[in-house]
Amino acid sequence: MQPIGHAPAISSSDSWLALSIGNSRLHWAQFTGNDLQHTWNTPHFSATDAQQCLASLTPNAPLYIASVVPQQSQLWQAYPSAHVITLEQVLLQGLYPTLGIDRALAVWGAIDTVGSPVLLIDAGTALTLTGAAGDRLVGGAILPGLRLQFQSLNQATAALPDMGTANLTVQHPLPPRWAANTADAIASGILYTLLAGLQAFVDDWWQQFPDSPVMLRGGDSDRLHSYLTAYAPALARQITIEPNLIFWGMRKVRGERLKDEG
Ligand SMILES: Nc1ncnc2c1ncn2[C@@H]1O[C@H](COP(=O)(O)OP(=O)(O)OP(=O)(O)O)[C@@H](O)[C@H]1O
Ligand SMILES: CC(C)(CO)[C@@H](O)C(=O)NCCC(=O)O
Ligand SMILES: [K+]
Repeated sequence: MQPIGHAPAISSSDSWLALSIGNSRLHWAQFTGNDLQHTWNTPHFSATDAQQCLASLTPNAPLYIASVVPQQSQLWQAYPSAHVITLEQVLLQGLYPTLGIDRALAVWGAIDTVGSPVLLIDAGTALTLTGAAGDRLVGGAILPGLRLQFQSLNQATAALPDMGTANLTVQHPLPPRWAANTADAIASGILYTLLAGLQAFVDDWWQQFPDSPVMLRGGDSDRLHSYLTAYAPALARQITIEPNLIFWGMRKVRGERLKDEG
């Protein structure tokens, strides 16, 4: 296995790594100062693989970690220059103690990118909505992500097949709503319900914050955006995909930390 994906050798003294630990996989970025050089994903690591990977890093290149998977963060904390980001480092008001650090960082990163108010849709393992206005979290919602919705039907029933999401192609993005076979019926139920729900959330957000930008990130963002384009083209045009929002949030955390250190 590739120890740390394809991370280039850390050379500049201003280089640092960002690691966002999600429920499905690890998301990495290499920065020089404030400039993002390179991003890549890897699977979750075993303790042995993590040790090997850490040994390959330059000892004093900072590694900023944002994790929603406690067991995985423990593995990486062994690195001498690891810095595990906590909610206290996200300078937004109204964060509740169990809020996912990924949501907090991504919405902070979104504010940094397009200003506030902003609504963030994260289409990952879980699908989350997170809204902020001014420097305050407004709130949000959590539901099973796209792949998880298909998987859960398969796992909890005898007759429903594992559809995955791979066979739902971008060319034929939406099944007939009134489906006449099992595969289409599952896809119809999940997709039309999800899309109607997202539309309702965004409409409600716009009632409160007219013209607020809406941003989309996460492993399913391209697929979800293509479904939205077929389902509600005017809405889809208002939504911007930005894969790096968590990294922008981590960059802000680092910036504040350097300021504090003078
Ligand atoms: N190579 C891949 N591995 C896993 N999931 C993938 C991959 N490519 C696309 N996906 C899709 O991405 C979704 C998971 O998103 P993502 O990788 O952002 O999740 P994550 O690692 O749990 O991060 P987050 O914590 O942000 O949800 C799944 O629903 C899946 O359909
Ligand atoms: C919802 C997930 C799993 C999305 O990655 C993560 O943000 C998390 O574990 N959140 C904790 C619960 C909350 O955000 O309210
Ligand atoms: K859990």
